[in-house]
Amino acid sequence: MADVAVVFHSDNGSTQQLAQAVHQGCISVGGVSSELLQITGKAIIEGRFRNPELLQQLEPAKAIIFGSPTYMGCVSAQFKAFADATGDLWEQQRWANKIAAGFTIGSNLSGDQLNTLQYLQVFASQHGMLWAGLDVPGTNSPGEGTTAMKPQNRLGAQSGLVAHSADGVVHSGDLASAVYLGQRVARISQQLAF
Ligand SMILES: Cc1cc2nc3c(=O)[nH]c(=O)nc-3n(C[C@H](O)[C@H](O)[C@H](O)COP(=O)(O)O)c2cc1C
Repeated sequence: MADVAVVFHSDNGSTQQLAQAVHQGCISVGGVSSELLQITGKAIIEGRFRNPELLQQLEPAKAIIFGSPTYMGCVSAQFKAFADATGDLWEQQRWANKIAAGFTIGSNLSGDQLNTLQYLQVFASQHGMLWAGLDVPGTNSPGEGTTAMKPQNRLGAQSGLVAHSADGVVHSGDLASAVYLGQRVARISQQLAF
């Protein structure tokens, strides 16, 4: 049982690197626990996500941070199968008032990653969750958002973390922003979650 759950899908490891950085950010905040939960294709049988244990692990969390690679301009099929499996929880609004946030990565600089974040935001809203974006201006605001406390939001999205990697190596600025996102959600969950 953890305060924050970071639930993600990753095939080739770049989303996983971001998830680990988000997790590190969460546990760097005193008194906050975090766990990493990975969605795998093995849990999908005839198109349906069948891992009730993972869903149960999300139940006590005050905050859930969702991560998916951008596939064809949205979340991966594996992530969507997980999302579809939360229908019973949605019906009962079991996640209502939990804090939510999201991150994604794509191999193109502008590879429609924003649509992935927007999907995650809609998904969280369907569950009655409270969405936390990034309070970091993009790098087109020199000097702002680039303090020791707040790393650059390299690609400038503020509804969550958008990252980019052409070769599987995740940019240090994206990893720093992932740590910051985890810290932000951890702090918000300490103050707001009920
Ligand atoms: C089926 C498929 C669709 C993809 N679609 C997009 C896309 O729409 N935009 C983009 O920027 N990258 C796209 N990519 C690239 C992945 O998002 C990128 O390689 C990402 O880092 C993979 O994450 P992972 O290493 O966690 O598996 C796609 C990759 C695959 C396999």
